[in-house]
Amino acid sequence: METENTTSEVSELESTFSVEKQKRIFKIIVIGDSNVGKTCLTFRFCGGKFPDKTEATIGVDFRERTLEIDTETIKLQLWDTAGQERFRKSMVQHYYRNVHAVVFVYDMTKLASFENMPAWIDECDRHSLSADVPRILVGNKCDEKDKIQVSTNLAQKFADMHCMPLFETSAKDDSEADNVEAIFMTLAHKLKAHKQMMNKALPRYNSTDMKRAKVISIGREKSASSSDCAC
Ligand SMILES: Nc1nc2c(ncn2[C@@H]2O[C@H](COP(=O)(O)OP(=O)(O)OP(=O)(O)O)[C@@H](O)[C@H]2O)c(=O)[nH]1
Ligand SMILES: [Mg+2]
Repeated sequence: METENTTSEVSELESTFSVEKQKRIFKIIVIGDSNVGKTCLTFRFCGGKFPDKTEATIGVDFRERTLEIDTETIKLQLWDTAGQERFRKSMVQHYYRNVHAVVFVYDMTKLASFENMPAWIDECDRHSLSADVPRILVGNKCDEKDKIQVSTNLAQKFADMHCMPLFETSAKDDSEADNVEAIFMTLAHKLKAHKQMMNKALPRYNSTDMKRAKVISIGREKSASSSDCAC
């Protein structure tokens, strides 16, 4: 028998459910050598500016941005991973779990960071992501025009060999901000167009389950609600 307050809680649960139901969350991991600019790129896209100072990422940093694409609200959850081996070793399987897209980043002014790309791709392959998880290759720091060590031609050949689109950009140069935006927006459109509902935020109940869920959750009222963290 539902009393007055349970009805309002039920409708609250319903509204939360219905809001969450529309917002798909996509996990995008950003991978590459230390110092290539992964933190700055994610900061530029999510925060709209170049961070004054960054430190080496330890483990992983999360940055999110909610987007409106063709009337659907989706959330991109960027996992800014550590490039330094000592700061990432116990985290790697968390990086790749339930990932929806992978962004590989190298520093255009550091040939070694590009030459390490096969190792990063191997790491990704070892986590047997399904073939339909999009991967893109990003050359960062194109603003350092007189220090470029990786030519577009060389990078394009590598990208073609691995069936990835190549983007060359700069997290630092404000005039490149639209390009950084375009990189992640291209990915967002691709993920959104993806047929399967990949949302991890909430399981999909049908209406009868919902009713049962309502009664059960009200009955247990104090039970801690499980977080819908996608990790
Ligand atoms: N010139 C230039 N410098 C950049 C750019 N992006 C990042 N940097 C600089 O490169 C250095 C490293 O940037 P981060 O974003 O911290 O590098 P990271 O890949 O996150 O490094 P880890 O966290 O150690 O993996 C910092 O000094 C940044 O200011 C860029 O587009 N152009
Ligand atoms: Mg970092």
